[in-house]
Amino acid sequence: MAIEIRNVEKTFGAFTALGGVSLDVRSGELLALLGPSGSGKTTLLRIIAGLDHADAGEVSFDGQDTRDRAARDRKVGFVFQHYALFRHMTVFDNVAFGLRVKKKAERPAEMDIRRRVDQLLTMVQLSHLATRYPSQLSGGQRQRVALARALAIEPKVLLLDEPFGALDAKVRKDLRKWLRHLHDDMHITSIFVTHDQEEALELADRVVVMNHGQIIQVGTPAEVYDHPADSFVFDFLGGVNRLNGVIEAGVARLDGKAVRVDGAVGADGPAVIYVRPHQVELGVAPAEGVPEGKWSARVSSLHAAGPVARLELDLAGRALEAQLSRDRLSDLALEVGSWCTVDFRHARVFPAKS
Ligand SMILES: Nc1ncnc2c1ncn2[C@@H]1O[C@H](COP(=O)(O)OP(=O)(O)OP(=O)(O)O)[C@@H](O)[C@H]1O
Repeated sequence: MAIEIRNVEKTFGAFTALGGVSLDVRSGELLALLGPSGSGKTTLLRIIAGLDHADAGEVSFDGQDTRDRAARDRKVGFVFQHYALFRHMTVFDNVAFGLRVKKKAERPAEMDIRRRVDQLLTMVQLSHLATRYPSQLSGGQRQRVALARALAIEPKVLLLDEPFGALDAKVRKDLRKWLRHLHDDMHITSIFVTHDQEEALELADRVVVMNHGQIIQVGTPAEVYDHPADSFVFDFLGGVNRLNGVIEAGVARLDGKAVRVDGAVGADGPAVIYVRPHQVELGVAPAEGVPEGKWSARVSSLHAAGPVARLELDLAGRALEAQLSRDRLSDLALEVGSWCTVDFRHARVFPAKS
């Protein structure tokens, strides 16, 4: 099921929660709505679900306007962070619920319901817990039950609002991988809301970055990470150094030296140079001076657990984070207090905010 969202607006009193949002969700894709708290992600999801109405604009499913279709007729499955399971029902009965409450004409026979629930519980790897109650499950298991329950009605669209928000980091990571596999098997058009950039980048086919009720950028994880549309997206996707520099005669400069930047440089004046830590290139400091076109920095801290080493450097009084492989670190023989040269493989520049 493809979803077309056209100029959707929503206000709450004087507050604009969505200011004219348009988006095409492709059939079978796993899409992340990513943005800070209050950016309008949940509001958009609720409008797609039919739980809320837009003040203006349209949402169509496969070209058909949904305005007159109630939530229950949209073939949408939901999983919400706080969408509690029915406490008095077993895991099995929770999953069966959506099928048992169907209108009589559409309701499958009890035997078919049982078969379907068994299949779903196998899929979410919870068959052995079918007779337990929600209070006897871990948080991760509960979310898997919630997902099985959402899938029971064979939705055409699956909507997930911070589905793993309340879980600890390890369980979150496991469930993420698991959801990705599940989606690859089932190919249900799925939209999930998150404010966790790592979750969006790792899990989604495409990421929609939102801020202040607007869509700022839509792209694959690599596109939004490597080519952020603006400084907000660059910042929000995390792991960025912001270095105060200047643009002079169309050239970005840091401490007087020219910085090669991707994309437009912009007008002359104060500017912020954005560099991801893995785009910082370190070199061995020469015995004297600093090589042409490079900067000099001193290692202030070093974390080298795992395959990647993270360094914090002091670049003329500014903190600069760098990331490099452990192998490269040992080639450079850097330690806390060492001097090194610094260059930037990729940098972007945006005007300094006044
Ligand atoms: N029913 C409502 N009445 C008034 N204001 C609302 C209502 N629902 C949402 N808002 C406001 O609209 C804005 C967008 O809310 P929304 O829940 O869509 O944000 P979000 O991006 O999902 O944030 P979060 O990550 O915190 O859930 C917020 O400022 C919120 O306070």
